[in-house]
Amino acid sequence: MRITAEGLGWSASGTPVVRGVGLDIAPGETVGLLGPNGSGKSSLLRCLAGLRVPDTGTVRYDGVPVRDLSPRAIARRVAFVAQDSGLDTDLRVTDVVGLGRTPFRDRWRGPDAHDRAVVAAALERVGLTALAGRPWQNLSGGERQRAHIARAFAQQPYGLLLDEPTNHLDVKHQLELMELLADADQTVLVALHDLALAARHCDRLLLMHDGVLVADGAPADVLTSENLARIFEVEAELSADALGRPAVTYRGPLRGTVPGPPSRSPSRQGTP
Ligand SMILES: Nc1ncnc2c1ncn2[C@@H]1O[C@H](COP(=O)(O)OP(=O)(O)OP(=O)(O)O)[C@@H](O)[C@H]1O
Repeated sequence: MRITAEGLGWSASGTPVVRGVGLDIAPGETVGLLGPNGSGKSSLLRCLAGLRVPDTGTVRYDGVPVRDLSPRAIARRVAFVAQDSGLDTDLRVTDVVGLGRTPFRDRWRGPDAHDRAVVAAALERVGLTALAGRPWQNLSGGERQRAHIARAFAQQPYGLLLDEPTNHLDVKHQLELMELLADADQTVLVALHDLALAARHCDRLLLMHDGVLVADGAPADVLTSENLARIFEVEAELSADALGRPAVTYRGPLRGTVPGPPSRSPSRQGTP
């Protein structure tokens, strides 16, 4: 499924958070969404997932404006994995993952054999089969994160939008998840703070700063020492790993004034 946006803008309490964003993610592409804290990644993802109504612009799934789709129709196309869902429930893990089947069920019908098979396959994909019967409250942070990802897979979406899904995961599970996303048939947009993971597993990277998309391209074109200085305010050296992907070596935070970002639209007053 192709996910596109043009002229996307969203404000919170009168302050622009997402500003004039245009993007085009091709079917099956795995795209990383990068940017410093507060740059607007989560807000953009929520606009793309139909969870926020943009003030300006249009999001389309395969050319269909999302504003013309019902929540159920959206959920049949796209799954969203939040940064921290804060879910607190008495349900078992398998039931939480089963929530991903909601868009496909009649309100009063319980899960059928097909739903159960889809949920079992989703748990298997994230390596949580052994914990299927455990109470949700007993899970560790990383196990919950993987269960949320299984819930998204159980939704059998055409597009996956994920907000820092590697946050609570140990290194092995970070690598496994990124491999899963890169190999998935779905169109994937994933917000990440780990630039090494992004460089290693994403086909393309989008870089946000102050609500604006300031770079969009191959990892080696987006992860430059200039962008790391201007946008992330760190001193870093870029080299190529054995497979030619960019590898980042941090020297430390930049102190003092750094040049402003290579904005595609006018910067907000007071930005670097
Ligand atoms: N509902 C809201 N009301 C007020 N301000 C908001 C709201 N949602 C987001 N913001 C503000 O918008 C800015 C962007 O937030 P957002 O969560 O989109 O950034 P982010 O890039 O995902 O950040 P992080 O990397 O820290 O998760 C922040 O300054 C945030 O405080």
